[in-house]
This record gives sequence, structure tokens and C-alpha cells, in this order.
Amino acid sequence: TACSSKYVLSQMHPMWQGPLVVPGGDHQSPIDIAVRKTVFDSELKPLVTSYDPETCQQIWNNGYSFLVEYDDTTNKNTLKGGPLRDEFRLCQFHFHWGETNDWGSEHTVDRRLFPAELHLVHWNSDRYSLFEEAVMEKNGLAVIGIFLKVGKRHEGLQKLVDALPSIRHKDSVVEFRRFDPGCLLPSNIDDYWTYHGSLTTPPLTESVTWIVMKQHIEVSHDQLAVFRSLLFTSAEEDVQKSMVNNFRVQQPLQGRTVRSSFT
Ligand SMILES: NS(=O)(=O)c1c(F)c(F)c(S(=O)(=O)CCO)c(N[C@H]2CCc3ccccc32)c1F
Ligand SMILES: [Zn+2]
Repeated sequence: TACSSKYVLSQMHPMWQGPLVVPGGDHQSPIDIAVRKTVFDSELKPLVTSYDPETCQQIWNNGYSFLVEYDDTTNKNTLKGGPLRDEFRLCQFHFHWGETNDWGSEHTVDRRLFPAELHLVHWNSDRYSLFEEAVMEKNGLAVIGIFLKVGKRHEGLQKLVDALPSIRHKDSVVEFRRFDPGCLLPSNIDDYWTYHGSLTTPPLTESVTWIVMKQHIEVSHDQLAVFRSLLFTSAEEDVQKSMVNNFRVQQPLQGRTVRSSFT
């Protein structure tokens, strides 16, 4: 699919903290969301998502995270509304997590870390014809961020957790069908924070409208433990490294304002 990011992976840093500050980049992600400094914007509309499970294609370990990729050659998985003027198309979703439940998210809320964070990556299909084009443009991407907390088992996530042992090593891919990403959204998607920032992995381009949900989703301790059974390394490498702590450190806000859709 257009959004399979093989070519991008070659730029990936094994340690993944990536460059701390991108040359000329002062609107980087992730950030800490200081709730008291957010500004309520009554113009922000509710988010409108429409996802088609039939367009789910594969799940793979790209040596940084595991991602579920969707066919984004047609307008079947759309995101609009919220802070967005255009219609965006889902290309993939992936997660970030820690080695323990004490940390793992990329964004923080009043410096509070969550054990993991889900990102649904969309590109502006009104203005561009390929993900690769949109990645380089200021209004090219929209990523929904959802915090994960450890609690009750997430029934919808289990189908994905059951597929992880088959992609333990870097560059392993398996077919993954009929997964509805909508089942991973929290019940309330009207309350969110939004700001302009960047990808948190190479190419770190400042092309992302971030939409971070206020409401988290819950997954069980055992489900999250399976994430940690993945490996950064490929089957051929003699030293296997657990895929954990695959998050970027918070970046300076640099005068940006984080808007909230709720008071
Ligand atoms: N936190 S994040 O939302 O910024 C983010 C990631 F954290 C992440 F890991 C990936 S990736 O595809 O697994 C690795 C590519 O760099 C992407 N993938 C994007 C970035 C570049 C690219 C190119 C083609 C398809 C998808 C992506 C990503 F947008
Ligand atoms: Zn991410």
C-alpha cells in the first residue's frame, strides 16, 4: 500500500531517540500537554471517523513498532471534522510502550506518563495522492493519539495480541484481515487536545495535526506484556533485543498553543 514505509525504515536509528532536535525543526512531537495552559476552542468540531475493517491488510514488525496497515488506495477509511479542514485517509496504526507499566507513552498530560500510546496515522487525501507526498507537507498528516492504561482486558485488542507471536522479529509480516480500528477508540472521541507538530520517527517532518484523546482505553497487564515479547532485532541477529521503550522524548513546545475541544 502507499503507506508501507519500507523506504523510510532505512533511516531509522537503532536507539530511536532519533535526533534530539531536528535542524530547523521547532514544532516537534511529542510534547507534554500542560492542561492549565491549553486553550478551549469552541470552533473545534466533533471528529468524524469512518473505518472499513475489510481494508485491513497486514500486521508487521518494522524494527521500531508493530503496525497494522490498511489499503489506502481508496477512500474507505476516513477521518474528518475536529480541527481538520480536509478529509484524511488512514494508512496505518501502531503503538509505543515501555519496559514497565510506569512509562511508555510519547505524549504526557501534566507530565503524567501512560504505559502505552496508540497512534492512528492518516494523510490528507483531499490535497495529495500519496502518503509519501503528504509526509512532507505542513497539513499533510493527522495522527490520533490514544493513551492506554492497564486495567480490564480489551476484547477488541485480543485479535491483534494473538497475531504478535507470529511477527516477533523485525521485518516479519503476516496477513491480518477484518480488523476494525474503530474498536480501539475510546467511547468519547469528542474531548481531545490538538496542536501542530511532527512525526516522532524519521523523517520527523512537521506535517502532523495531532489529535490526542482525553479519554484513555484500558488493556490488561497480560495484553501489554505480549507487546514486550516483540523484538527490535531480526531472526538472523545473534543478540535479540526486546522491543520496549520505543518512544521519543518530549520536545519543547516553542510557543505553540495546545487547543482543547472541551472546557
Ligand atoms: N509516532 S508517528 O505517528 O510519528 C510514527 C511512528 F512512531 C512510527 F513508528 C511510524 S513507522 O511507520 O512505524 C516507522 C517509520 O518511520 C510512523 N510511520 C510514518 C512515518 C513515516 C512514514 C512513511 C510511510 C508510512 C508511514 C510513515 C509514524 F508516523
Ligand atoms: Zn507513533
